[in-house]
Amino acid sequence: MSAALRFEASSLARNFRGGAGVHGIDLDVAAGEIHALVGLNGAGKTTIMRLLLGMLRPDAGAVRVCGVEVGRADAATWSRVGQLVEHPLAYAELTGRANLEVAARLHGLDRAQGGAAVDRAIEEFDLGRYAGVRASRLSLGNRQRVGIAGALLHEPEAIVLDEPTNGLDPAGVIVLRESLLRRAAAGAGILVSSHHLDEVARVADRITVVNDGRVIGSLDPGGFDLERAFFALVHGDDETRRAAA
Ligand SMILES: Nc1ncnc2c1ncn2[C@@H]1O[C@H](COP(=O)(O)OP(=O)(O)OP(=O)(O)O)[C@@H](O)[C@H]1O
Repeated sequence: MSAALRFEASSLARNFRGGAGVHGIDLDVAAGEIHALVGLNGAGKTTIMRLLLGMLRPDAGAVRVCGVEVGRADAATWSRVGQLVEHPLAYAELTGRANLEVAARLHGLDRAQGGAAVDRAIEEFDLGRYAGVRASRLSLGNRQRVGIAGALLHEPEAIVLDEPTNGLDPAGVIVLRESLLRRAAAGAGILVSSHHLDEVARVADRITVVNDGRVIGSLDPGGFDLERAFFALVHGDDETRRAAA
């Protein structure tokens, strides 16, 4: 396996009761790229991300994180990973800054490194006005900014963000976009899911389409009318499965 792959999944499967799940997932995220996952609600994006991060055990297949088999990844490997899947990290009773300080410690930074990283994160995500506000009093979007800032403040090389634009205002979307582009340019490998095809097209090097628990194709980020191309893939896949049933 190439050392330049931040995540590598092969033949991944996870079945849930009731028939849902993901199957036959081959996916990688290279150093320096932004790889987007798109799909309808329930397609399997979050499940794939949780499998890549070792938050769910696969029924079949293998995952490597920064070249290390996910089940063997130790604290040093996880300190190279930044992720926000589902709820933003935010202890309701702590201020925005205190939440970021907790995140820094959890990522293995010492007090001095952590303090500097928290200052940078507050500036990068324009959280200065909210740093002293308790998370419980923050708006949804500012809580999301704190969550993203906490996930990224240790400058991880391998990043997974599940619908990070959720709740963000247009300024927040731009801050996030610039942050991701800067990190990819510095060598991070980033997997990001989104429902916003226009935004995805602005940042992604590769766009993978997931439908009904499988990877069904890819979209060209520079292509014309991504929405039409997306629905053509999804509807085509639905038809094929219906015909085979
Ligand atoms: N722990 C679980 N137990 C049972 N079913 C689950 C579990 N987690 C996910 N599923 C099911 O697996 C399928 C894929 O869900 P997943 O959350 O991965 O989709 P998604 O693409 O992230 O959707 P969305 O865009 O709505 O966030 C869905 O049918 C979901 O209901």
